[in-house]
Amino acid sequence: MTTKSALLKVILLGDGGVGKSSLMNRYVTNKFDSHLFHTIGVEFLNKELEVDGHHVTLQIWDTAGQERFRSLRTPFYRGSDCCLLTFSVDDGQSFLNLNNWKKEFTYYADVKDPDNFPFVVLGNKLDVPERQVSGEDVRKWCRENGGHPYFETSAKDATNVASAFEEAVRRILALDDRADHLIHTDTVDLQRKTPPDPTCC
Ligand SMILES: Nc1nc2c(ncn2[C@@H]2O[C@H](COP(=O)(O)OP(=O)(O)OP(=O)(O)O)[C@@H](O)[C@H]2O)c(=O)[nH]1
Ligand SMILES: [Mg+2]
Repeated sequence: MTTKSALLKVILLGDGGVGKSSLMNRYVTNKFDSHLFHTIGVEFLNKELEVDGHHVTLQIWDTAGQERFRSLRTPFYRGSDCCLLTFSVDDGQSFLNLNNWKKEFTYYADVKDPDNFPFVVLGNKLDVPERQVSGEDVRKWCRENGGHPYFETSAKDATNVASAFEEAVRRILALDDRADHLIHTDTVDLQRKTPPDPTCC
């Protein structure tokens, strides 16, 4: 178990109105506003939590989904540890646009290894009865686009919101473990006795 609290940056992306700000507010303040204004640019909130014995500070960046705010949000993608690709299950177009969101993130965050970057997909507004996107279609998209985990959420009634953010942390920690492993297996042994190099001064 680690005692140091790591700062992890996760970023919410997706079309305007799918519920990114509502998800962040539900998770951090446990409140829901049915008349929220569109976000302009970006905002962030911190939340401390413990996942599988790891204490972390999650820094959640909420971005403006409307196209006209593109240049205000993209400079904040760099340094993200996980990207939450968000759509609304009652808005088919917002699901189709996940491809564009993934591309935009990968480009502006300058992701070096997109195949191994942790993306988590959120289908929000599960409480709305008029559904346009089937869970099956989303799971298929997730399988075909890198095996991303998928959560159906409702910021309104708090369904699955905490689980989704916790999964983001798990994905980041799993990557960190792999990186630690690589570092440990690729270190220089300073104790090793090697004969002095005769050509060296
Ligand atoms: N029924 C229902 N409404 C929701 C839910 N989440 C958000 N909403 C409503 O949908 C509207 C848009 O939500 P926001 O959280 O502002 O959406 P956003 O993705 O942040 O939008 P931008 O800031 O423009 O990118 C608001 O009126 C919310 O109250 C949900 O889970 N269920
Ligand atoms: Mg918003």
